Amino acid sequence: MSEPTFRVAVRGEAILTSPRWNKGTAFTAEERKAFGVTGRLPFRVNTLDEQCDRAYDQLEMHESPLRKNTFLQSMKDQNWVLYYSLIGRHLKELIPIIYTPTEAEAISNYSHLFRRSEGLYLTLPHKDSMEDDFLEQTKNREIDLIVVSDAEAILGIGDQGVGISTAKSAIYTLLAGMNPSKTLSVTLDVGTDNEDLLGDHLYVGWPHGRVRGEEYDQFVDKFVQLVRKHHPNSLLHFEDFGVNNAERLLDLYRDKHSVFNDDVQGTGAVTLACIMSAVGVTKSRIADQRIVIYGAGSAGLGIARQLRDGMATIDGLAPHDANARFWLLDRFGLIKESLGPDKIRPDLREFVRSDSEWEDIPTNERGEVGLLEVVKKVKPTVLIGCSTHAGAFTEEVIREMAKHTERPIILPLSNPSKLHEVKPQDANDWTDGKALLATGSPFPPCKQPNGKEYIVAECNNALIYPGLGFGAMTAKSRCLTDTMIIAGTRRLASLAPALKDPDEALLPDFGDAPAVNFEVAVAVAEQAVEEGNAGVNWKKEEVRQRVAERQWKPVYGRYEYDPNGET
Ligand SMILES: NC(=O)c1ccc[n+]([C@@H]2O[C@H](COP(=O)([O-])OP(=O)(O)OC[C@H]3O[C@@H](n4cnc5c(N)ncnc54)[C@H](O)[C@@H]3O)[C@@H](O)[C@H]2O)c1
Ligand SMILES: O=C(O)C[C@H](O)C(=O)O
Ligand SMILES: [Mg+2]
Repeated sequence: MSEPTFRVAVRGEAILTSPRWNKGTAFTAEERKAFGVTGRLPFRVNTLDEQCDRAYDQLEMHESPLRKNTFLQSMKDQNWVLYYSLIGRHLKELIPIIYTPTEAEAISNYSHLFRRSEGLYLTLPHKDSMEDDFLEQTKNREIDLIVVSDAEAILGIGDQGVGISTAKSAIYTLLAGMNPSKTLSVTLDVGTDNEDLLGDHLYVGWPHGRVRGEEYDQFVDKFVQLVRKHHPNSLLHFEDFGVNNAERLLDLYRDKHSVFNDDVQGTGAVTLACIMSAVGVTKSRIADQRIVIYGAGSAGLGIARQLRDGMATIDGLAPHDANARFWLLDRFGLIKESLGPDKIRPDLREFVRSDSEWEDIPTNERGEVGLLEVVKKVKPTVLIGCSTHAGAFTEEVIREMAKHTERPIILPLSNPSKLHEVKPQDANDWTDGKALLATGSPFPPCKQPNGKEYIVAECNNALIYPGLGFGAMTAKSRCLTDTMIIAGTRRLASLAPALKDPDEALLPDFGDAPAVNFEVAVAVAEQAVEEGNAGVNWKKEEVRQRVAERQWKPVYGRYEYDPNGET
């Protein structure tokens, strides 16, 4: 690959403190002169490889994952090329450091680890100056992707006030090649109901109860309208909103802008791909599955809808018949009619079971039907957890499931790892190695009764969302349609190792996540072209090359000083 040349307007101390342009010891002698930093750097000029070796040695000096996370965060603040190159070279080892599970610890300690601001903080008491604050950071910038979070439901660790959007956008760059200078991470700080944070004098967010209702809606709307006005072609990615807002905001804006909710749509898509792979192993169809979903929040509903749509589009099942293949449980047990509107959100309506089916089934003292009873009656072939309830899939539940199903498909998806509904090794042991497993965070392989190892797939939305977003963005699609998501999902499923060998993992390895997300992006962009949503004039055959050309790579390139160049 030939080295790109950049005309850069930033010089002197400013270029050394710009994470976008800083090369540290890799500035050449001519560049040091041209940018006025000869005296600011030690003599030796390093290659990027040498810098990566040094950075990796320094990283190794930190023992705990959290300290490694902090070290890498500082590196991101200093030098993007070095940060993304280093992680790209040690992807499998370092993704769990910057993403799940370590990010959960980093976010819950955000105020104590805080060193340098990143992205944009829009805080409710400053709502009147929101447009000025927004433009201050974005004017004259081309922005392709905005990741926004109000941090109400961060992974499974709940309300964190300020948090996750920066990790999610870094994953877009690492796994899909999104240009980091064209991404913006936004925190909408509307307060927090987390008492620990409110009582912490070091808490950096707005120390106020979480604002809800009309005032919240107006605040979010003001932000979305700014995005639409100033960056009409950007993709707006919603992350970790609370269960009462995630689906609602998606529905509100999906016809008006290219919006994507990762917890609903990204999780639904990766889980559909995983189930497509699993039914390949069991030689059945998705439409034949009986699916129990434990935890009917954003992820649970997103998964149910995506699998239901998969049954319809892939196997031709009528939507109503497809709905009947699902049993959802939440904190009040099985979602059934008699729970009433207080306990059943309106968006769950299509999956509510009728009481008559459950009349003779034992309940607890509150009349709720628990997971074990549901498993006994339904005899599910698929059991999915997105409840944040660690250990909910007990030995009794798993053994009961395995009694009725030759190869139980079990996906404990709650993150981080400590919140998983069952440890994969336990599920493996309790099913005598028969379970087909995938988890939300990375786990080591299971030891099988026959002495072999079973690789537990990581069913995390990062295996697909970067590609979905990048595909839509490169094709300049006006929206990210359900059909584009299905196209990406099918492409991901087609890459599953289990399709070639049923003893292999249900999804591709995270070490291959960049290649996998590239394939997803190509499929999504092809679909956008085919369905007439693309804003580019590409033939389908040229999509692959065009998507590849637009990927940002962590290489320094040559710099020429130009006062009118890029900043
Ligand atoms: N693997 C992935 O890619 C992925 C993607 C999204 C979410 N998740 C994980 O799934 C979990 C849920 O995320 P979400 O965004 O849906 O959150 P959410 O808050 O929208 O939903 C959680 C749901 O679980 C229910 N719940 C809580 N305790 C329960 C219990 N004891 N029994 C049954 N239900 C219970 C809640 O009432 C809520 O409806 C989190 O741990 C998150 O990290 C994983
Ligand atoms: O962030 C992740 O690891 C996946 C998912 O979006 C989650 O909320 O758990
Ligand atoms: Mg999430």
